Amino acid sequence: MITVEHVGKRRGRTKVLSDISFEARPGRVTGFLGPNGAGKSSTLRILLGLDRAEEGTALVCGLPFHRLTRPLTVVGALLDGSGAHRSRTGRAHLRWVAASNGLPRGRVDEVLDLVGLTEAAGKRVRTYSLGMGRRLGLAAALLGDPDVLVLDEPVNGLDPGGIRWMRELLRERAASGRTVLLSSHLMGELAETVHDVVVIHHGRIASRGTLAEVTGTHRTLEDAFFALTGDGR
Ligand SMILES: Nc1ncnc2c1ncn2[C@@H]1O[C@H](COP(=O)(O)OP(=O)(O)OP(=O)(O)O)[C@@H](O)[C@H]1O
Repeated sequence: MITVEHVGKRRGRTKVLSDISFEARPGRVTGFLGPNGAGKSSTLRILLGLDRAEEGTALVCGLPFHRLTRPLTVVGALLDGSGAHRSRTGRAHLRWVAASNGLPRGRVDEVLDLVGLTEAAGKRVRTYSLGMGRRLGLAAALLGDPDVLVLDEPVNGLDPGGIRWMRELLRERAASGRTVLLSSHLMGELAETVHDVVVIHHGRIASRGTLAEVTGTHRTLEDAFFALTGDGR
């Protein structure tokens, strides 16, 4: 469960987030949608303890991130890139992440298999394609088999097969009772994947609800998005 309540944040003199409130619930995939600069990454960074909110609270399973004792077992996150040192192999990176959270080494090969990187596990991360980097980042997020997944643009760099694979994986996580929150610019793809949608625009919540509620009377989620944000260039 993710609970964000009345979060506000300034950068310099600019208010980048105002009164951001939404939930992402267990058993559901929630999509976080907004144009460039709307405040998606800023919100996710606060949720993941990488930045501080000046107002409000952002909780994962009832606790702020910094109060989680073994964070990887509660929330797995995929932000920009894989987070791995480029001269390390994929497997060495995951072993290091596992050790930092007291997770068993054997879990590394399980997640490598889960994300389809077994064959590339012994190669240095600098040789990975963009899509392989996303898979490695996802493997790290899955190491602790967490109840919550938070993913910023997870299909970025994936080919059509990879996008379908990611969609199925996220839906399966939700079907097993986990909470999944993902941001994406690809609205057609998002509409295929999510149960619930939160739309953010100029640092404020523009709409939130089930996919059907947010789509409303519009033909598609994309049409609803452009009507909400006026961003139909
Ligand atoms: N480190 C920073 N310093 C100053 N301003 C920032 C910083 N990071 C983000 N901002 C500003 O905060 C606002 C929200 O940015 P944020 O990255 O959260 O948006 P986003 O919705 O994730 O956008 P995108 O889809 O382009 O990644 C923008 O106006 C951006 O310019």
